[in-house]
Amino acid sequence: MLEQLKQQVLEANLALPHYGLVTFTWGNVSTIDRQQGLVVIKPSGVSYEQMQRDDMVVVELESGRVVEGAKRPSSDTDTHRALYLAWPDIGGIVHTHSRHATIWAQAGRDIPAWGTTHADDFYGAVPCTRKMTDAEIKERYEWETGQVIIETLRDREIDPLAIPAVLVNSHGPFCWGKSADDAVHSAVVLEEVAYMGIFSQQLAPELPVMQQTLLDKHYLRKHGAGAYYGQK
Ligand SMILES: O=C(CO)[C@@H](O)[C@H](O)COP(=O)(O)O
Repeated sequence: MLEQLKQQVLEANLALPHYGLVTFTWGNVSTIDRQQGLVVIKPSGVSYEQMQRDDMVVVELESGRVVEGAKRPSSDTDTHRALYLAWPDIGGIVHTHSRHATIWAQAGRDIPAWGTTHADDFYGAVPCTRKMTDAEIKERYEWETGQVIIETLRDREIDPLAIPAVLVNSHGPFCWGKSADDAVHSAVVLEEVAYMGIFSQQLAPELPVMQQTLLDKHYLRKHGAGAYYGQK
C-alpha cells in the first residue's frame, strides 16, 4: 500500500513541472493513508529530474515523525499535516509558487469568480489569508501557516471541498482534493484562473463577479446537484 502511495506522490510531484507550476524545487505534493495515520510527501530540496519513488518520505500524521525514507521531508510538511488533521475528507495537498497565483498571494488579493473556468472547480472566490503575525512566523512557521489557512476558510464559511485552494498572503497557493491527482488538478486550474484574472481585470477594471446562476450551473453540473457547498 505505501509503495503505491509513494508512486502516486512521485507522479503527482512530477506533474508540477509538466504543467509549468514550479521552478527549481518550489513545490510539493503529499497524500495520506488515514487507516495507518501516515502522510507520504516529497523529499525536501530534491530536483524533480532526479526524484525517485523511494525518495518519498513517510511521516506520522499526528507527530510528523519520519517513519520511512532516507531524505528530509518537504519543509512544508507541517502545513500539510495541519490541513489533513483539520479536514478529514481531503486526501491530497499541493503547494507551489506558481507565478500568477503567487502574484495574487503577494498582492493579498482573493481571486474573484469571474468566469466559468473558475466556476467549474471553485465555488466562489479563492480566498487569500491575512498576513501572519510575527509570533506565528517565529514559532512553528509551517504549522501556523496551516492554522491560518484553516482559520481563513472557517471564518469565511467555505467548505474546503467546494473551494479547494487558498492563497497564503505573501507566500503562495495551497490546493487540495480527495487525492493527490485532484489536488494537482486544482493547482493547474488555479494558476490558469489567476493568469486570466490579471488580464480580465486590466481589460475591465470594474469587472463584476459572475452571476450566481452561472456559478451554480457550472459548479453543480460538474460536482453533482446534491453537492451544495460554498460560502453562505
Ligand atoms: O514555500 C517554500 C519556500 O518558500 C517551499 O515550498 C519550497 O519552495 C519547497 O520546499 P521543499 O518541499 O523542497 O522542502
